[in-house]
Amino acid sequence: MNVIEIKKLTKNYGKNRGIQDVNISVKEGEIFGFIGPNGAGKSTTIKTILNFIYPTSGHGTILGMDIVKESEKIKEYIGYVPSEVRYYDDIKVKDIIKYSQSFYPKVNKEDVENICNDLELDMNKKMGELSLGNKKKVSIAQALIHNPKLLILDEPTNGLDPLMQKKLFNILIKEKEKGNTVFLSSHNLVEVQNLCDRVAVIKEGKIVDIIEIEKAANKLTLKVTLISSDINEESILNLGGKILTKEENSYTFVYSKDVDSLIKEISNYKIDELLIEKENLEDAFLNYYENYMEEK
Ligand SMILES: Nc1ncnc2c1ncn2[C@@H]1O[C@H](COP(=O)(O)OP(=O)(O)OP(=O)(O)O)[C@@H](O)[C@H]1O
Repeated sequence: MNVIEIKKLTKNYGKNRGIQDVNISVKEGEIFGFIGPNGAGKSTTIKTILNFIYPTSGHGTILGMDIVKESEKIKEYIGYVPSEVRYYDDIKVKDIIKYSQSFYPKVNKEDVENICNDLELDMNKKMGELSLGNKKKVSIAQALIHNPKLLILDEPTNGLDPLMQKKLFNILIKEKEKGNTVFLSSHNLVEVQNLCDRVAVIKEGKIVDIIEIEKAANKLTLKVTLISSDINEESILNLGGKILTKEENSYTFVYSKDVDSLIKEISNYKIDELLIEKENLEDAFLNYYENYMEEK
């Protein structure tokens, strides 16, 4: 059974586009990423599967339970971090944590303390005194309190400093090791590449691709930058390169054969500088977007 299974989920905001025919399956124990440009429909998808807003059509299940009819029951098993966190200013951090804890009588107090310590929460501060990042940390702690089977995080690293981001990644990896499942929306392609098993790309309300990170990483081609007055665009195209940028005598291009063939092919030219890198997934993700736009 998939932890999240949504089929043809559609949400229209009146005449405005929300999401259309979104299909996503997330397996148990997976860290599943959800990326796409601003306004693509990530938060709408998340809010619909959490039943904060009703779908226009389509349906879905979380842990086998219907996202609309059994939404209350589902909440027992999930932790959610919204993209924007809002709290009453006068409440202290410790009172928020106590309040969250009160919904789950079975939680182990020591575990809660560990979560708060891990995230370095300042328990005696009032929420109004906290920065955005520190508020976000409280929200992450709240989501983790009851050891949820599924964590749904909407841009969780937004506002967190690099050390805290790293800490959060470690927490998510530990969740995965425990067999829990993570659904993570993000704009940070590097974070997604490092953490996720699979990633869905959404654009203009529709899923345009689902990428398996390991497979995609194996398929990455070379990214070559060279400076040479002896070479021109045509010679690069003849080598089988696809030019990304060109500036005077400097060319950056992707090359789909191996390093050895590249060296042999360019050995006839006088080269001043040469940098050969493996294309990273961030470039590949961006490529996906561009290809999609070209096809449209
Ligand atoms: N309450 C609303 N009323 C009308 N339109 C809305 C509403 N909420 C979202 N939309 C529209 O739905 C589309 C998807 O928005 P959504 O917030 O889901 O995108 P997102 O992918 O989460 O974007 P971001 O990365 O900027 O957070 C956008 O075109 C947006 O304008």
